[in-house]
Amino acid sequence: MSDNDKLKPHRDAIDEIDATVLDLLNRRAGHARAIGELKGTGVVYRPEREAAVLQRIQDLNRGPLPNEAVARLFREVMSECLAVERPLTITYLGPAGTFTQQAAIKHFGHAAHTLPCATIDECFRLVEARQADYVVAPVENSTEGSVGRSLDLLVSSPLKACGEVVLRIHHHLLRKLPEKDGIRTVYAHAQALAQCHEWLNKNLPEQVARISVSSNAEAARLAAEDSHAAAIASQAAAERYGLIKLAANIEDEPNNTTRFLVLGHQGTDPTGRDKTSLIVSAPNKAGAVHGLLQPFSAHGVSMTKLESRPSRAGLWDYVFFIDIEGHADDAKIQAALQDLSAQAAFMKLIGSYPLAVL
Ligand SMILES: O=C(O)C(=O)C[C@]1(C(=O)O)C=C[C@@H](O)C=C1
Repeated sequence: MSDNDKLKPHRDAIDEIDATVLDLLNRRAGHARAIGELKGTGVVYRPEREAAVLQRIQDLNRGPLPNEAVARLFREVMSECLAVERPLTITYLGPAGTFTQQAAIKHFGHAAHTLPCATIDECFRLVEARQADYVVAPVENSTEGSVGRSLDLLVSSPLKACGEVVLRIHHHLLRKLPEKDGIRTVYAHAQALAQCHEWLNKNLPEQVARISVSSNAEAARLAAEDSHAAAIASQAAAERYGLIKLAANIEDEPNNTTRFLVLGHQGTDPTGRDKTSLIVSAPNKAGAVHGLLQPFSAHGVSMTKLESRPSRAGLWDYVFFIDIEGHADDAKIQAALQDLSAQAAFMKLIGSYPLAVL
């Protein structure tokens, strides 16, 4: 029997299965359309339901596809179903090809329309003015620390957090030509240069100039225009500007991740696997900071993040960005927040949202 003869029964089976999968996908989309009609002009995106769908799919999965793969596939299926209800517009700090765009697509799937903005302020403003549906904003990087502008905007913006995205950051050396010889300049965002410092020292000659630019996508754009240049940038930027990957994953710290918040106008219902973000500031008196933390331990609430930043209101005042496990509707969190509001000079709930599933 020839190889083709051996393949045929499997390919026939795949053809039959594909027809069934297609039919089922369209039936699913039909239900999404009906749900969209019931929602009317209300909010179509339901993060708590999406998290539950993705979690359930992974619990049901018996392989051979890995859980991560089935979750990614169903992420795209839901993205297309949501677009049948109403397509979403998501703002992010541009240009196209940045890690923030990658985070937006990871969270909302490819059917969402991602809209690049020149500043994080503009991303927030468009959503506040309801000219876009959600903003995806970077809040912290595992090696570089917090993103100050995003945190400052969280203090003043009326938007609520309804999701989080955790993105593994991989940097690649990209070029128009398929070899390292003849590179005179490497363009990259300052953070990427810092995160790949050791690799650059070991792998590129000393005389190659390292030039920092406004984003990794801009670095890729410049490298696409100059055959003596290379860029350190993401896979998405490589694809967008048609560059060849000369070296993959060149970051010095292999667990380099960035965390983003998804913000819009809606709150979310509890899923049982949630996180709550809030901002507080302490009154200017001895022991005040201890007083801010005490309600969480008293009510058995786990804190996953505590970050301080100088407040813009007063010279020596600090605001604290706190993440806790659980939803603001949970009884013990309600009790902790009630105690906290009695202690804090200022308190603002940024929102409760499902833990990132993907
Ligand atoms: O269950 C809903 O509310 C839907 O709109 C359906 C659906 C889905 O495709 O499963 C689509 C979008 C929502 O964000 C959540 C889930």
